[in-house]
Amino acid sequence: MITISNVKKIFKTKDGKFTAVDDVNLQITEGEIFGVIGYSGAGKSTLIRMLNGLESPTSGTVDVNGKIISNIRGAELRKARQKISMIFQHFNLLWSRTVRENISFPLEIAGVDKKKREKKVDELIELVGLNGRGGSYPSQLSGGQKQRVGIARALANDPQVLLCDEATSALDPQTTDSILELLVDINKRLGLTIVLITHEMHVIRKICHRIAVMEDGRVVELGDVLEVFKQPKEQITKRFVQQVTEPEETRETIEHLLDEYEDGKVIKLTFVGEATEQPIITNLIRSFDINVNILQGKISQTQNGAYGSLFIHVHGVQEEITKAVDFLESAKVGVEVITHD
Ligand SMILES: Nc1ncnc2c1ncn2[C@@H]1O[C@H](COP(=O)(O)OP(=O)(O)OP(=O)(O)O)[C@@H](O)[C@H]1O
Repeated sequence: MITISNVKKIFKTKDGKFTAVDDVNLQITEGEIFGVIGYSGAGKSTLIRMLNGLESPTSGTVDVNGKIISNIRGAELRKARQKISMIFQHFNLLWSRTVRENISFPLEIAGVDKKKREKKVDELIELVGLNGRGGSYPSQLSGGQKQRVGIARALANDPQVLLCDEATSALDPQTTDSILELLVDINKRLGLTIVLITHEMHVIRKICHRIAVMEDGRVVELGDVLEVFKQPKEQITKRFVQQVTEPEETRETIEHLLDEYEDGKVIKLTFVGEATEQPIITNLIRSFDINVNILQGKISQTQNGAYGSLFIHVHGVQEEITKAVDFLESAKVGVEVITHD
């Protein structure tokens, strides 16, 4: 569906040349929700803008559905863009137009006649859950509703690809979740391929099937979301995964416990798929002469299945603790003995 091959983007600045995207290769499959995560300046926006020709690569090619976007210009590019639409962090709505008129705008540009436009706008308003708000102006809507208008407008010309540029970053957590659920719904109902960029792992966990991690213009890690949660390889990926699995207060609790109990061990267990349903802690307590304190536990759902993490503190005689750790390692769970940072 989308093939990015050896893509580089070098900007000329006053201080010389700056490589924003550095030799990126990616393949995104039809119907997939693909997330690109990275900190500010990693090159995410530049990369996603090359997918619809808002930027062109300095070298390499971007192929979307058989069209080399990086080679086409003018009317041909405008036509291709109708099938590769985009939503934005700050919505980019037309403030002097109503909801209906905003959604209708791309249809007017595409030369669709009035009757068909009206019908399509009705369908889109229904699809994004804005019934009764068609006559409102953007200034009369909440952030979540504005993004729903952005999504409806982006879907007007029946695109094959939807690009999301930090589409939920300006929204509160609850509204973020409702917009993410809408994107999953659209992906399933319309079979739309979605490429999103974000700096929040929560967004990736909630809706993406696969993820690429970007750092300094390069893709440093790539994989299925669940696999990346289970076994992040790069340091930067581990930090992103911790955003979801180890909130700040957990770290503080653990540091406190490491100080408090010099004997025993603090262990982080990670569970994926069927392991989330096993009574591992019961078996652990029954099989070994140890005490177990549960510090924090969480199960998170991803699009590919469940992922759980559990922090425990075990204490008892050293020999029993060693046997207990061996037992955990032989079960289908990830085991990490935590030490001071
Ligand atoms: N037109 C431009 N001219 C010069 N440098 C640019 C230009 N556009 C982007 N850059 C630089 O390229 C780097 C990558 O920018 P980009 O916006 O792609 O990163 P990002 O990961 O999307 O970060 P953010 O979330 O902050 O936008 C940054 O250092 C930025 O300053």
